[in-house]
Amino acid sequence: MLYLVRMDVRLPADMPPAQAAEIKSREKAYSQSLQRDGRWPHLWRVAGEYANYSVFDVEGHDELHELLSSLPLFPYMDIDVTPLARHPSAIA
Ligand SMILES: O=C(O)CC1=CCC(=O)O1
Repeated sequence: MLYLVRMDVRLPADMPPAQAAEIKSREKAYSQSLQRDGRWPHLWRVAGEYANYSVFDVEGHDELHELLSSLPLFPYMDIDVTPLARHPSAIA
């Protein structure tokens, strides 16, 4: 199943920069492993915001929840999930 996911990152203003950098580094490594194995085919920055739109290609709700809740930034993100179904007019 495909899911469109918006993630808004809200790190606490008082988080020490070294801690923020360490979490972001782990987030990058984890997201790139999922991109490489094909489960995170799109990752786009929302221009002008600390947010992204992503597309996940996973078995279903349970796998998506497992992946999202394992993100190092998960405790610091607002996440909005939209399940995608095929559009009848789509040619691809
Ligand atoms: O920077 C973000 O939008 C949060 C994030 C998701 C994957 C990643 O590497 O950073």
